[in-house]
Amino acid sequence: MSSRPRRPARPYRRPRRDPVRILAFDALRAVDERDAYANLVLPPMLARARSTGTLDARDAALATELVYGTLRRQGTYDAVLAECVDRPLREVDPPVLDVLSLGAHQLLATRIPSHAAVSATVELARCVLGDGRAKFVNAVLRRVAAHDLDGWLTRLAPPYDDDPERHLSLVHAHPRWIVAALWDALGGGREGIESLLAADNERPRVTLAARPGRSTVAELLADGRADPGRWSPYAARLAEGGEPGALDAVRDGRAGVQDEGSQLVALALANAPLTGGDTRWLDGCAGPGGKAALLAGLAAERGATLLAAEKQPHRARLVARTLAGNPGPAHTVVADGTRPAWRPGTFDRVLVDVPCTGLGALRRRPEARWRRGPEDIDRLTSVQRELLRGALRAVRPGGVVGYATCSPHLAETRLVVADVLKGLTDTGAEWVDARPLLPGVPDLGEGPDVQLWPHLHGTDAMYLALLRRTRQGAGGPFCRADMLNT
Ligand SMILES: C[S@@+](CC[C@H](N)C(=O)[O-])C[C@H]1O[C@@H](n2cnc3c(N)ncnc32)[C@H](O)[C@@H]1O
Repeated sequence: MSSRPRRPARPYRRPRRDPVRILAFDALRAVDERDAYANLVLPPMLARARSTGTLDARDAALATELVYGTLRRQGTYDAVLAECVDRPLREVDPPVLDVLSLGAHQLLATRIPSHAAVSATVELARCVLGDGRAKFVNAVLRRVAAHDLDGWLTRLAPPYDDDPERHLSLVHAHPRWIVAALWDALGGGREGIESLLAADNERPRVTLAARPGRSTVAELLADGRADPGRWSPYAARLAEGGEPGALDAVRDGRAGVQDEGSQLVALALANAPLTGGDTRWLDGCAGPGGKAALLAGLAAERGATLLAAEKQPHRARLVARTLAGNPGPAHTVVADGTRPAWRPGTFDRVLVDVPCTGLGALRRRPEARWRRGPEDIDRLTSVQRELLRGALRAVRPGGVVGYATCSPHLAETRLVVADVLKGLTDTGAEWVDARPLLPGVPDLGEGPDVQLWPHLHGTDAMYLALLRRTRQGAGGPFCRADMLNT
């Protein structure tokens, strides 16, 4: 009996190694496995790949876009993938899920043609997962490719009028609790919150600060790689794709990467009106030292000294490195601002830029929105209140405290300040209107505190409350918690 002729087996072909996608996958694994931050792990990986000639500048830009884009829209891609995988996503191995998300991002949010996105991702899967799991990846991505992003969102997101928060959460890839918190803080209708969420999904240009007495904006602009900042007289914005390390001033530590919102907060505290002496300044939460560097330079120009305190020793070392070379005296100490090592009433100006959820810096930390949860708020706000109380004790009567957060969440901003002011017993405090201390910056709200926004100011969503210490304790005439509608 003659048997049917067998189709000749296809010769085995080795997978094609694409260094861009392999690097993007490695970065996603580091973020996933080690809880690393993409903005910290990716630059050294790219620098190594550039120095060995594995990637050129265009490849590096593509790898960056793949990593940031995949992380930023993770929640939306998970919702799409959940429709395309025949088991709960939590049962899919994390490395497989990373490859699938990378593929979904290329299919749904880049100009890479669908067939190229699928085949490049399947080749990646063959390299990093093996041929068996690559078949699974292929099958899932073919289902993802059945619709474009709008098509998927129409299927998955409820109409805006039925459930505005869930709608915005899927369309703009923010967890629902963050949509709700940002909306509470911003107020207004659909247009404002949509602009804010869209701005959170844009990568901001890198902003530099020329450290006073060490560098100037003119120096940063000199070789045409940067434009002047919009609001801060110390700011310069690098051109798209610009490398901060390419500038001598940054390499020498005479200028640093610093969002303009962060610069405005430090400048407002430095320029707040005071009566009496003005020689002792404290940054009570200084690590890694961006605001401390600006404050130390300004303090030096005015014959004042900055003490930069930081609880974490490794972060205090970063502060000390940043302050080395300051034109005037600046000291760094490891200290807990809730149990301070200095006598009450020591300082004329105190900044507390407290640890927070970081919901104001989502543009720069693509994975942060998926890592935080509403359960973080209670823990953080109790430290925030303690740090503000400590700052009010540290400043002398007549001196000024700046309470800053890189989060607009009301529980971390106005509610902390109002709560602390209500409960003061050993000190009193009055509000200082912060708005005139950010000259030329529009849309600062009704005051006396200020809230910056990415979509309105192009900055991180920094919050600043300025308080002047008075002699009176709780209930004194200047304890004006009532100035806020909280
Ligand atoms: C938002 S960051 C400050 C950023 C800094 N001002 C800058 O511009 O570079 C908050 C810092 O406060 C520190 N920190 C947290 N709890 C603290 C405490 N109890 N006392 C002092 N520092 C604390 C954190 O380690 C972190 O470095």
